[in-house]
Amino acid sequence: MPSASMALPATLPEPLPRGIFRKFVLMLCSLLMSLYVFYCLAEQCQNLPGPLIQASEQEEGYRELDITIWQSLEGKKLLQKTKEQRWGAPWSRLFPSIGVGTPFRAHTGAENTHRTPMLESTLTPLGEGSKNLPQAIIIGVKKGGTRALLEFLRIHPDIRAVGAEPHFFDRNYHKGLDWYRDLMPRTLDGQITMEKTPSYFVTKEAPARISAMSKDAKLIVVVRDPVTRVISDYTQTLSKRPDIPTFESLTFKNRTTGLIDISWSAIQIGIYAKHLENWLLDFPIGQMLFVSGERLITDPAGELGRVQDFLGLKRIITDKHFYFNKTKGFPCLKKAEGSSKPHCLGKTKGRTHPDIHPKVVQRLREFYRPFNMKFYQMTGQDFGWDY
Ligand SMILES: Nc1ncnc2c1ncn2[C@@H]1O[C@H](COP(=O)(O)OS(=O)(=O)O)[C@@H](OP(=O)(O)O)[C@H]1O
Repeated sequence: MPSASMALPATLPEPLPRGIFRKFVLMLCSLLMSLYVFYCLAEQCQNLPGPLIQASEQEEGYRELDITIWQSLEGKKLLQKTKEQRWGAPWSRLFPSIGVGTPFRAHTGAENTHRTPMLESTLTPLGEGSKNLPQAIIIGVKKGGTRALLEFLRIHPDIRAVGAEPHFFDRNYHKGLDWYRDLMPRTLDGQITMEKTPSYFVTKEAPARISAMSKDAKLIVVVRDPVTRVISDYTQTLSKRPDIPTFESLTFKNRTTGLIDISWSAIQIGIYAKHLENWLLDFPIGQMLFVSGERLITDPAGELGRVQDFLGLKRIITDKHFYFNKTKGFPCLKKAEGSSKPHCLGKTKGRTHPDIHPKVVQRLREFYRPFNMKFYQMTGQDFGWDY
């Protein structure tokens, strides 16, 4: 009769030989790695650098130069290859639930991310939808709150927007409409293509150029108290070039008489009525919407409601999308588009302004008052900057 110890090997599995065990662990690791890669793609490679990093002036993580470089230097070929690698057919096959028209993009606008904004226009799986010239443009004003407006609008499923500022109607017009169209994200029927370039508002040629592209283009201007705006503008320049003259010395032509130096472009930008006159030569006022930069901070949902109405869209963006971030001191998105995480704008938005002597501020208020009055009259809106 066989003993109990002899019966054991027949019933218990033998331990795996070491070699096989190692192979198994290796296979498991590579499987986990592949899963991680796909997970990373799904999370839009938030921490990975974009394929092209060029030192340039940066606005909220978007680099204008990136566009220029992508479009030149075989950029198109490179971009196409990257598109295919990152977002091509395998992606849509593996994740069919990311449906056509589901907004999905790589960049949420956080300044301290380093992804290349151009990829933004490529995230709809290739071949789905088409690239169109924008039907609506945020044309200004610099430091008005244009980035906040665009980032908030992007959570609307019927809006697709290019993240970087194309500067087509000012600096890049010579590149032609095909170049411009190619920058745009793909859209499906019913979706609106948008872009923002705040310098258009003060570009003499911009109204006629935009009108030549489309007489029906809808134009959005985010305006902010011109006094705060000029200080914000100065703060931005100071952050890049700490050796610039003081705010006071740039503001005044003659400090004793209080004569304002209107040759300083930062002062000129705030003369909204003058710039608006130029736009009204090519567009009816009804085709323009003036968003209050101040209310965009105190009541983002209210301003976004007006913008959605103006664009003929369902009011999908409401106050449930925002929360006030006490640390940032600004409203932020509860969920950025294509992400489940809260999202505030980066640190170039909402900078601390230097202290400006109250008398200088007062003098600037006096200077802008008549222009503001004219602007209120032209737009039929009192923005409350004059008190
Ligand atoms: N939600 C939210 N978060 C952060 N910042 C906000 C927000 N809403 C409006 N703002 C204001 O936007 C100002 C920057 O305006 P722009 O985006 O138009 O600037 S730029 O012209 O594109 O450089 C920026 O100006 P500064 O405060 O001077 O930095 C902000 O006051």
